[in-house]
Amino acid sequence: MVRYRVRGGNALRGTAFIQGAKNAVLPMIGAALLAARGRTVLRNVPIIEDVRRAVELAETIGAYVELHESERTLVIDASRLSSPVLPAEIARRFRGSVLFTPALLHRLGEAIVEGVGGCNLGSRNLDFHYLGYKRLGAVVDEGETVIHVKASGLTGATLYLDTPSHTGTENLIMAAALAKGTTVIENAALEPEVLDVIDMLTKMGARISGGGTGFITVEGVDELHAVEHTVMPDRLDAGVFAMAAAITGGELSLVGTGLDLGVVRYKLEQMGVDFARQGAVLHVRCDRPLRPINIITDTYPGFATDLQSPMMTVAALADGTSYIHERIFDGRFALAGELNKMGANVEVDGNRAVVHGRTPLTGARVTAHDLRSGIALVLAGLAAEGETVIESGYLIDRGHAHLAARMRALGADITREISEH
Ligand SMILES: CC(=O)N[C@H]1[C@@H](OP(=O)(O)OP(=O)(O)OC[C@H]2O[C@@H](n3ccc(=O)[nH]c3=O)[C@H](O)[C@@H]2O)O[C@H](CO)[C@@H](O)[C@@H]1O
Ligand SMILES: C=C(OP(=O)(O)O)C(=O)O
Repeated sequence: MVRYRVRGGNALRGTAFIQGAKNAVLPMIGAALLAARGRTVLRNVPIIEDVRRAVELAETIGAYVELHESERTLVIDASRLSSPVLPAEIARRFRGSVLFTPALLHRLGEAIVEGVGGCNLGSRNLDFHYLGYKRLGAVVDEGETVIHVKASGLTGATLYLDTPSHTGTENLIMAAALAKGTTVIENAALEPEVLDVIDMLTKMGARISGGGTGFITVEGVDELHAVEHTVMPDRLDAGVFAMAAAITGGELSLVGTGLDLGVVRYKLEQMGVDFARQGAVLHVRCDRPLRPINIITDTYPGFATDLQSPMMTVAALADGTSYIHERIFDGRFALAGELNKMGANVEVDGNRAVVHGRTPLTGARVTAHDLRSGIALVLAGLAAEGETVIESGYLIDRGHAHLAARMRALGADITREISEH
């Protein structure tokens, strides 16, 4: 059992080192498994639990993997994949397990998916993935718990996603990369992480065009080769550190090459937070009361649903009433009840929340229901009076590397504890 203990009141100051992106490295591990020869090297790998699970899963199917934690480097040799089974005990612990299917299909002709995990956010269908595989020529047998996908070779086709699914787009690009002929994916995801994965696949020899336009064309090739690639910075981790500066009246320099916070920056600026770009460093500070805000989550370039929870904490600390409309996931408001235990006043009605700020927050024992509600509670703890204990801290570790150490280096009073219960 992992828990975080936070004593609030300290302003965060200094240089925050932003990790590599969770939502880019996981598909990249899946992409590395497409290379039948050689060793892939991934740099700037975030040392998070999801990466550890991905390493375990890759080893289970026969890949040779070295995770060099202090160098934040992964070395993957997928030349001898031996098992098509993604076993439930690992695959159910993270969402990224779904990204191993294309490699298994191409390399072993089948993938047996015993489960897919990830944050518990309401319905999280995979129908676009499986419909896409079918259109490319695979046979998909969807059992009660196990999904069996088989293909003796995929053929390009025109695919359409009802909504621009992030992992759906990545999976279908990977499936199309080694298919015969041309695939067009319409209504494809635009997220920067998807573009980073396309960059890596292109280096590997894939022929992909249209990334970032919503219409992706993939010309299948016969093989992909192992490459070295540096994972882009994690804009969600960066957003959290910017918010930590905002709510504690602090001042941080965010270091992470090419970091672009997009709409999150503009929303925080509307709330009164100052940003200044100094070359590759993004400077953030806040020395005035926060103003309330309206947020509507959307796919990129809209406001990322993954930062909606941390933003709810920021809104609880703003002077006035903020409105949040969650449009991506139907179960992402479990945070409200936990924040209310700390003294917040958040009302939820379906997929809308009204946050009545500013209410002073007081330390309490609270529970992370998913990764982002967990980090939102850490933020609340930083701004609360007294001590906040956040249970189910493993969920935070799924997506943030060395969180307590990185925040302590900036002046926060935060510890990570492990206990039997
Ligand atoms: C590992 C990873 O990259 N996770 C991210 C990815 O999750 P993930 O890729 O799972 O999210 P999707 O973009 O696929 O899902 C978005 C919405 O589409 C729906 N949908 C999706 C696929 C499908 O086949 N059918 C369907 O109905 C989902 O139920 C959800 O309502 O994007 C989410 C939305 O930006 C982020 O919160 C996650 O952090
Ligand atoms: C929803 C998230 O992740 P996953 O898709 O890995 O569950 C998240 O990172 O907030």
